[in-house]
Amino acid sequence: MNILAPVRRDRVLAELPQYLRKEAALHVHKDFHPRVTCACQEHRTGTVGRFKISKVIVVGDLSVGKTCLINRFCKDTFDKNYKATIGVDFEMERFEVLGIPFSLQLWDTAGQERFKCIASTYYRGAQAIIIVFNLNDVASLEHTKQWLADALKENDPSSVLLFLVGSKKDLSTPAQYVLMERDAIKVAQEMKAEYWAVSSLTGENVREFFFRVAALTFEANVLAELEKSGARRIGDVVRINSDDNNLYLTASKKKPTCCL
Ligand SMILES: Nc1nc2c(ncn2[C@@H]2O[C@H](COP(=O)(O)OP(=O)(O)OP(=O)(O)O)[C@@H](O)[C@H]2O)c(=O)[nH]1
Repeated sequence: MNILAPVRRDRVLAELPQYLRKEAALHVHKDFHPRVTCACQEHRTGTVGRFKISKVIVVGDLSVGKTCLINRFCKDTFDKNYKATIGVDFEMERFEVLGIPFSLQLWDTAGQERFKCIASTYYRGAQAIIIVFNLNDVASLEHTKQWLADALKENDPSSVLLFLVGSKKDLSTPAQYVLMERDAIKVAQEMKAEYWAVSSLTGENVREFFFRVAALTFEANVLAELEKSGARRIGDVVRINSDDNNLYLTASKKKPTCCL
């Protein structure tokens, strides 16, 4: 029995959302990985779409706008009054990606030093880390390296997706923004993170950013699931004994399978 409400129509992704800046993107492919598209068409996404909820943690200095960013996307609200996050909070967001239901659990963590030790106990098991800094505060950009290091202590650096997000874009003049973006792109490249700039006040790039997070997390999950199930592609060589015989996978006439 399906007890969940249908996914909202404005949370449906039929295409891969694009990066903001090519030089600081996690990848620059125009479409989802062909194996992912194919697996979705054939409903072979394993636990993705059934039980899996992907955890995303949002970290960064106090008052950079982490709570506002999540609230703008999840509730379409903005509060100009600052209320510190104590420990952690989370929101669930449901998507449909290439016809497959997919959920993100967005963990909002406290930036204040005195709550940091509570918040850091929730870092474990993240599939994506969003490190937020204020585009109008260079120190908050410098601190992102430490936030990342702390978050990575609890996670596998080889599999987690990283996003570096500059907030409060509405408060920057175009000239200030250009300078800050140049520095932020350098930091993003060093971290191997994807760079975004947003405003939770105006909503600029907020939806685009979270759609990109959902899409890339989904893609990574499906690829990991295919890997786990030993999926092979047409053309892969399957060794059937140690001497000389190789068996090549080919598309069957009955079923146009593009990955097995
Ligand atoms: N102008 C402007 N103000 C923003 C924006 N985002 C957040 N703010 C303001 O910045 C302040 C801090 O925002 P929060 O979202 O609470 O910051 P936080 O990072 O969650 O703070 P902690 O919970 O202490 O870690 C609030 O007064 C917000 O109204 C934005 O995009 N533009």
